Amino acid sequence: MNERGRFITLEGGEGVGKSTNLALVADWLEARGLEVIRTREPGGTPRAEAIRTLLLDPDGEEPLDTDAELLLVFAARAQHLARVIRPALARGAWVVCDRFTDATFAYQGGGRGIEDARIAELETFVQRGLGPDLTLLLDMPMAAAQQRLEGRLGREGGERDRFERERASFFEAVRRAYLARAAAAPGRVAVIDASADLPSVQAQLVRELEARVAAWQ
Ligand SMILES: Nc1ncnc2c1ncn2[C@@H]1O[C@H](COP(=O)(O)OP(=O)(O)O)[C@@H](O)[C@H]1O
Ligand SMILES: Cc1cn([C@H]2C[C@H](O)[C@@H](COP(=O)(O)OP(=O)(O)O)O2)c(=O)[nH]c1=O
Repeated sequence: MNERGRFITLEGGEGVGKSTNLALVADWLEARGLEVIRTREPGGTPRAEAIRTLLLDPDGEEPLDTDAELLLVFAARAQHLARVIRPALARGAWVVCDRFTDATFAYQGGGRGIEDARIAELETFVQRGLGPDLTLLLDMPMAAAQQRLEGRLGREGGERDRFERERASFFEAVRRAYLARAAAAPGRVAVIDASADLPSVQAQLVRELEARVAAWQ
């Protein structure tokens, strides 16, 4: 096996099935004898999870400035990279992460309207050349994903977070930005039709894993 582990991310809008399918991807890799770290962004360490809380808390008296939001996302990422992702990859473990910097281009870029070049500067500063080897982008129309999300909120309870309260136009812009990222990096990003039933989505994911992982070994 190679000296450094591989870095796999799951991406997509709210309610497309990232958390559900992260388990499948990680289990599939573990069944091949690999050490797998399952993690998420924003978060993945106690301090980065504290930043996540700041990011997701609904706006009260003081709305969160968009540049402050962007910097908080990257502050959490710097901590996560330093404490979890870089050490894991260095010892040969594989990292499977629910969202990473494509989400920043989609939400802070597409959703909030921050220019890609400004995000890319922070990406270079924080990541120093490290990025995902494979990104599985779960894509589906926004309205159907919203219905799934409402189903989850109905079953599990809980309030909508600061992002989940955004308008439909915000989520349309997020989806467009994700698809543009995928089109610009087809070798890294595999687009999965997430609107299908769970067995079909999982069959697509396994096909991608089989093709990619075999090519790496
Ligand atoms: N392919 C699917 N078909 C139907 N429902 C799904 C599918 N994938 C996930 N779900 C359900 O949709 C909801 C949102 O999925 P989740 O994995 O929490 O999404 P995300 O992490 O992307 O927000 C959950 O209730 C989950 O059980
Ligand atoms: C990683 C990341 C997440 N986010 C947002 C997207 C999500 O709304 C939120 C929390 O992510 P997550 O819990 O994955 O959302 P969900 O399970 O509801 O799909 O953080 C950004 O805005 N920028 C980022 O770089």
